[in-house]
Amino acid sequence: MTRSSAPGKVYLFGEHAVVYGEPAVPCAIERRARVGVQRRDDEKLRVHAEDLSLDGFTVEYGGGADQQPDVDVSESLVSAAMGYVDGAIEQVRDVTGEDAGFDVTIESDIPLGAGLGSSAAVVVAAIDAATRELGVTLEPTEIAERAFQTEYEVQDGQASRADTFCSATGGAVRVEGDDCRSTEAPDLPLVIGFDGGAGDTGELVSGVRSLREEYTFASDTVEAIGDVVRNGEDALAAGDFEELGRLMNFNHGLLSALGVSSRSLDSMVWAARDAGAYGAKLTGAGGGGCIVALDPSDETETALSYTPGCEETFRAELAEEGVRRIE
Ligand SMILES: Nc1ncnc2c1ncn2[C@@H]1O[C@H](COP(=O)(O)OP(=O)(O)O)[C@@H](O)[C@H]1O
Ligand SMILES: C[C@@](O)(CCOP(=O)(O)O)CC(=O)O
Ligand SMILES: [Mg+2]
Repeated sequence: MTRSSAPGKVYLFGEHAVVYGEPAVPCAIERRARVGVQRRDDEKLRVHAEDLSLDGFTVEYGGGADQQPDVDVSESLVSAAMGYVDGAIEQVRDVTGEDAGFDVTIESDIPLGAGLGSSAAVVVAAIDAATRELGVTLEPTEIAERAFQTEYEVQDGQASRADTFCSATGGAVRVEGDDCRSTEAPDLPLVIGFDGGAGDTGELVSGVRSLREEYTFASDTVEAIGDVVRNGEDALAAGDFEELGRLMNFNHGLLSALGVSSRSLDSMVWAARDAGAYGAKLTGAGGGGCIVALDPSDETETALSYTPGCEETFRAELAEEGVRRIE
């Protein structure tokens, strides 16, 4: 059995707009997905995903449209579950040239579909573990590129390189189109609020795409997010938390205008601001899930713990390290 882990992330700035070539700055956090991979004697793929539903489930199937898995959970849950892992294994077969089968076990500290990049972390860790299981070691940047291809396919051609590059390399990163690089970040006092829900990344990205096609002011909004990000980069380099917070607030407003916030995300954002956070915004695709706030004091966490609609709040530490092997 070969095991790897990879971190989730928050977006300081730039989600959604990054899909259309604007820059974004995500930041890896110490919440990880761990994937264990064991080669099989046949070409089947068997996936055990503890966290996918309350009880977890195991599916075994041969792959291909005619061989649907025989399990007692809804088909949409299974296809959502299998899409990313299937795609990751396809990439591994492509790199190694071997039609290998695997037993895959996934455990994760990252809530699903909540904007903390669980999909990217699972795909990155799976590609690393499965290639190493076959004796091939890839550089983090190649894992990032392969993981991006997987997200791109599963999300119907609508994905940026931001999540997968950030998860593979760790730290804070800057992504603009296919230009992906690490960037310096001070120690950021990040507080997360989680509403216990999830958003559908593909649907939310499609919604923004339609708005952009319909209204010039919606495509202007996407460009305005790019301007916020460029200002945010200067604030990050200067370690100016007040300016970072102000820009995070602005970024949230623009995302809200694009229709990807929700009542609970807005409540958590306002609770954080009222508690004295420098700033707060939703992170990731939105629709439900998580917000990220900047607050070195305990006030935001305390306020969020009393906010209706907030199910969990925690401090997020920057993950310096991206994908890594588990001995
Ligand atoms: N622990 C896990 N086990 C299996 N699949 C997972 C796990 N965590 C995430 N995934 C996959 O990632 C998908 C969620 O990704 P996405 O909608 O992009 O949200 P996010 O990346 O913000 O968490 C899930 O539907 C599932 O396919
Ligand atoms: C909305 C988007 O910018 C980020 C999605 O992040 P997440 O999967 O919700 O963590 C999409 C993308 O960049 O591929
Ligand atoms: Mg995702």
